[in-house]
Amino acid sequence: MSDENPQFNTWFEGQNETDALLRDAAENARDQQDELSLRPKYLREYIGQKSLKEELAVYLQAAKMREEALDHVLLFGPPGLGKTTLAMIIANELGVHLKTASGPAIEKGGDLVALLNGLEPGDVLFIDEIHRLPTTIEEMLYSAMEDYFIDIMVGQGPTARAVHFPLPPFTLVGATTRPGMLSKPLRDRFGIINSLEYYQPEDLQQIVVRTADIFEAPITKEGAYAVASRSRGTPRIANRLLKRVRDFAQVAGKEAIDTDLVETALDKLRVDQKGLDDTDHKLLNAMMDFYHGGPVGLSTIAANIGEEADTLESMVEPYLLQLGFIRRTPRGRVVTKAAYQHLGRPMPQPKD
Ligand SMILES: Nc1ncnc2c1ncn2[C@@H]1O[C@H](COP(=O)(O)OP(=O)(O)OP(=O)(O)O)[C@@H](O)[C@H]1O
Ligand SMILES: [Mg+2]
Repeated sequence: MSDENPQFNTWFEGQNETDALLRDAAENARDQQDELSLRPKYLREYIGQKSLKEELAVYLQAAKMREEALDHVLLFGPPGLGKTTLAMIIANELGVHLKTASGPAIEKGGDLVALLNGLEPGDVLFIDEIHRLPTTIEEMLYSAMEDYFIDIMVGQGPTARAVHFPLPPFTLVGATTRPGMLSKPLRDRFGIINSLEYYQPEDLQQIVVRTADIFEAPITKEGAYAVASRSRGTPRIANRLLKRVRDFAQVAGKEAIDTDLVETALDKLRVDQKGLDDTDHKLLNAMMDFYHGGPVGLSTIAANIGEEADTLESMVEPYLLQLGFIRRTPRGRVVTKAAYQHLGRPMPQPKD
């Protein structure tokens, strides 16, 4: 439909011409607003992650029955799978306050004291990106987590003295996309450690239907599945793609979002059948074109395609690994046969 619709095409080209920076800023602000309204508030509204949810429900109920603080919780997994959402749900389910902070933002002992000060018994402190906490802060957290106190040094030189801060029992919820970067002593102080997995398309389909409902944007079941199957197993991406598809539907004057529209829109946005975008394609093609499919180090590929190695490792590579499109070997990353097939490229002949 879209290609014959001049109004649609003009709109699409106009989109490309708009100042990208301004658009990004506006979009980020809107995305943040939307995230607030889209986040499920209670465990029963949280879709998928069945075993994690069942486990958590038991711990939450037990903590409530004993009227004790829930044990400290560590959540890890790729971006956008619902770690922050779960932290909020934990506080809601317990009926306690939630304080949130981000690892790199807690720079000094005083920042930590300010955060912990004012916690009431049973409250939840959420620290996002906990692998990026400065070491000194991490060490102060040990006693806070284990024995509910912190000692900090006040003053300097001969007048310096340790001040002892007792804390109420509280729950630390830590989230990280890089569990390997967490020190062992910190990891050991979490009683509940859980990973979030990529979502099955059926679960993402439910999430898309729920989001469409909140946006009052009619969508067919199949249409929701089509969005889900190109969303890299990730709710945040599913919600984002749905928003873009909704724009296409509006401009094309469609009543309901159906599979046809989803496919046309996502093709235009260059999100392929498996949910791979330009960055994934650039990465795979560079590995094939310049390194014979690997093995090649991640930082070499990153430099080659002008991306940060860190971004590739935490945001791009996990899904390609999950799809089985690349493999990690001691000598670097290797592209698999499945990736060649997906891109419709012939496998190279083995080097002699
Ligand atoms: N199980 C779920 N059911 C419904 N919506 C979900 C679910 N999980 C996540 N979402 C939606 O996906 C979005 C991203 O989730 P969230 O911010 O919790 O991810 P995250 O794991 O904290 O990501 P990051 O690592 O980038 O901080 C949220 O807006 C939320 O509405
Ligand atoms: Mg988060």
